[in-house]
Amino acid sequence: MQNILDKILSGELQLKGLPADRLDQLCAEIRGFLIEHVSRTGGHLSSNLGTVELTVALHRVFTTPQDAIVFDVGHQCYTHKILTGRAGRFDTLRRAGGLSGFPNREESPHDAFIAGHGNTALSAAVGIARAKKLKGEPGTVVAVIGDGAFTGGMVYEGMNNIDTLDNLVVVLNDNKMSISKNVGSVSRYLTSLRTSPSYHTAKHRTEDILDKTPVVGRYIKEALVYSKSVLRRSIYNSTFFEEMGFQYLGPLDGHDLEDLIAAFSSAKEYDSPLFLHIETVKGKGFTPAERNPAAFHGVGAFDTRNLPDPDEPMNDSFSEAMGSTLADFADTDSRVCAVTAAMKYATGLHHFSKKHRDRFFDVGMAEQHAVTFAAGLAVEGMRPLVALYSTFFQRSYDQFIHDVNLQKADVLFAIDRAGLVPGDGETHQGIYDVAFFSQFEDVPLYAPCNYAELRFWLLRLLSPQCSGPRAIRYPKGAECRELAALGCSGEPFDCVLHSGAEAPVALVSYGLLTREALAAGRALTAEGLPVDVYKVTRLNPLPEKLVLLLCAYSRVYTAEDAIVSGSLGAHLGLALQRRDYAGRYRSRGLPAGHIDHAEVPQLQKMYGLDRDGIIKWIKDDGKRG
Ligand SMILES: Cc1ncc(C[n+]2csc(CCOP(=O)(O)OP(=O)(O)O)c2C)c(N)n1
Ligand SMILES: CC(=O)[C@@H](O)[C@H](O)COP(=O)(O)O
Ligand SMILES: [Mg+2]
Repeated sequence: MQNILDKILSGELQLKGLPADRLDQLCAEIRGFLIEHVSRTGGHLSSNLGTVELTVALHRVFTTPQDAIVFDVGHQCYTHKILTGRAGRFDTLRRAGGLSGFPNREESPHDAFIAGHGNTALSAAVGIARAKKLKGEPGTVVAVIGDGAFTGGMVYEGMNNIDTLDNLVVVLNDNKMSISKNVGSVSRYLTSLRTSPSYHTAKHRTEDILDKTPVVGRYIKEALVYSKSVLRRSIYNSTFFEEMGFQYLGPLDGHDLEDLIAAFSSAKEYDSPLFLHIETVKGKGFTPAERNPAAFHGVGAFDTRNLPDPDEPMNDSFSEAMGSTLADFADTDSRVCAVTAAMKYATGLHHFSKKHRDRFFDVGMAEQHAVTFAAGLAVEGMRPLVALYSTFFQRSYDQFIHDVNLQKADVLFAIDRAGLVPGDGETHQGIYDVAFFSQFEDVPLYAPCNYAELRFWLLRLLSPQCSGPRAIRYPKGAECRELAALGCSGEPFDCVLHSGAEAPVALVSYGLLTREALAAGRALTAEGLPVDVYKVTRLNPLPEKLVLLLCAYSRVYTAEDAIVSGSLGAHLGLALQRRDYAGRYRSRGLPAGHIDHAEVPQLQKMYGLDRDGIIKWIKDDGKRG
């Protein structure tokens, strides 16, 4: 039969009623769909290719939304979206107004829980399962969690709370990969479960015995293998998960639909939480992604017939500039260490890992641990840099406050993907870090707008003259020509556009938005409203000299791609007030909370932070007198 997927999507065929021997074909068609669409739109490819059979089996057995599937991180939910009525919107994936790349309750009732950040699925699933019990509602709750996410502490906090929830199933999708190779003791433990000779010998010996016993048919054999019988417990080693209160099944081949469906079907029969350990291949079915799953983890649009060379050096980016500068500096100071939470390549720390292997630490997907671990290094005299995406730094705010800042531990934070980010959307916007760090007047926070500034301030912050908690934030991607041309003055702020007049208006910005501010300032000045544009590089503490200068303007505006509350604008407003500034002061930033997925220039436009938006804002405000 051809085009089973089309028939399922049109309603002509039902997944639950499809003959079992058609399921492999369906999975092949879904893979084709994923490759075709993600190569056009960009998105998370490898993880989705690896979870096709898993998701088909889940939807074959369970019925959402009565049953709930909670995806951890959620970057692997594309097949779920296809099977729950959203295939037709895949051309809009991660685009403005289009399909989100993650589960989202506002997008579909079939999405049980929001995701984007890792390690949350088990806690969420325990909550949902508990609520179902309290309300007397039917339905199984399935948490789908990758082995990478299993390196994060929240998974264990959730596990500590499963009690005897018989409506809870945890699927551990073990592909030995986080974004790059998975790391640490948990990862090694999972490998030991898969490869332990005693485990396999015991398993195969049992199955051999059962196979050779004529009276024992497939179903009785399954019952024995899958049940919590004394026989099984005595033959199989007890796993950590069993000790935690789960019934443990596995490891199963996560691409074998028959096994998956049998296991999920049996899940309904258990009177305690079930843990299903499956092995999958990240990138399954697309040879380049199977060979190099990390390169296809999150991709931009690509040409399937003319793939980029995965061994080519990565694009130039702020992350690369940070990583290579740090790696070189560490040649001169043996106390410098680098810490990443499962983002070695994306943060540019791979340079450091190659040069200084013993001082490089990938702690897994565990930002909270990363920060406190770094504080531990620091109190012993090491000088760690922790590179985190702004959005994931949120995870470790208390660790920053309690473990780093209270004892002034010598930890430098490299805050990557700061500001607006493209594609990933509301879960990944890097908009809170300015407010977070600027609560502490003595914590320097720098926001370079180009590589020259990044290198200069990074080296300054690494130098022995600087110590204690300190941070540098920079956006995703490469510097732009206009801002590169500004070079680096080495000053905490610069006036980058002198209107030449007795300027009535000052416009203040930083980082990437300096480009929009400059363009707006030039246009307004050309139209006869002279504007001086200031670029701030040290956001915290606010340069006092800047405040004094701004007091001379009749109107002061700040524009930034961070939340308004606690932002540079908020602090500047207070500082001006303290100086009895009598002019007009306005600040513009981003709302806390939902910010859609779109390209960065589109988002800037949506929030009035692009050139035209800033021009209109200043003009309209002027009209108000
Ligand atoms: C708290 C947090 N830290 C880091 C990330 C970035 N991240 C996204 S996916 C991923 C790896 C996930 O590995 P795994 O759970 O095994 O899923 P796989 O991609 O292998 O299917 C990481 C580190 C994140 N989303 N959330
Ligand atoms: C799902 C997730 O959290 C990451 O895969 C993230 O999407 C990566 O973002 P970058 O592509 O900016 O590295
Ligand atoms: Mg994995």
